[in-house]
Amino acid sequence: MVLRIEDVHLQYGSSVRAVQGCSLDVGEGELVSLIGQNGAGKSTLVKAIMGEVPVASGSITVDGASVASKSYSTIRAGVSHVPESRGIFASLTVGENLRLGAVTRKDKAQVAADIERELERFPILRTYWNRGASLLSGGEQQQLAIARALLLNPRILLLDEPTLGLAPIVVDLIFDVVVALREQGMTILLVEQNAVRSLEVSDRSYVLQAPGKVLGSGTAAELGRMPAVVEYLGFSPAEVGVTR
Ligand SMILES: Nc1ncnc2c1ncn2[C@@H]1O[C@H](COP(=O)(O)OP(=O)(O)OP(=O)(O)O)[C@@H](O)[C@H]1O
Repeated sequence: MVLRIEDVHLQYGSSVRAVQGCSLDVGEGELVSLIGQNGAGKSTLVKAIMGEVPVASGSITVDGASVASKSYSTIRAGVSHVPESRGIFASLTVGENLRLGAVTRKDKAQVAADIERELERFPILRTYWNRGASLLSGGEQQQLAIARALLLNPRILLLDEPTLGLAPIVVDLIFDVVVALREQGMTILLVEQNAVRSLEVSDRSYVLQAPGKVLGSGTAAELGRMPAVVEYLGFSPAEVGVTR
């Protein structure tokens, strides 16, 4: 397993126990989604992977090495995170944001080719290369954020609600990119509220229920046959191809 989360407990201060005993794995080249309602604990778990929330108990490892509570060790382990807030530099241009995405890389000679690869993937970023990032639409900013994360050639890509609030056509584009990345062998953890779409594209999914407990996990077909999961997520099993 590339990413392994074992019996993790996370809390804010002494009273808010946001995640109580969550375990999940992401294997090499797998696209795994983490889905659940508002407040289930998804973002808290992502923050813990990124070392932004301390792990009260349990373990988080990347390639067997603990990354918990130290954001530099997560980044060094090759986790590239696209936060829900996108984290781009609004006052810089698209081109400056992309160059900055690769600033920590040592193989400088390869960076221009990789930026070109991202401009092929997201043509709108070439069109708006010199435009200030703050002037981009939400969907364009999300494309910039993903392109920037990919410039680190990550071991694992962590996407936190990448389609939230975006127009349907952009949602389609983002899902197409995620599927294409997975086909190219990228290991991906996708946090999403769009349950049916996530189930459709993922190899496996984990359904998280407050306070950060796994209600069920498996393929779309397996989850579609779990009544508690279907009721919690509020979808029809037929939507994920389960007919009986
Ligand atoms: N900074 C914080 N301080 C205290 N409690 C918090 C904080 N952030 C989140 N929580 C609480 O932790 C619980 C889990 O929240 P979290 O944001 O992880 O859920 P989520 O599944 O990501 O939801 P959403 O889809 O709305 O982002 C919630 O009860 C929330 O109120």
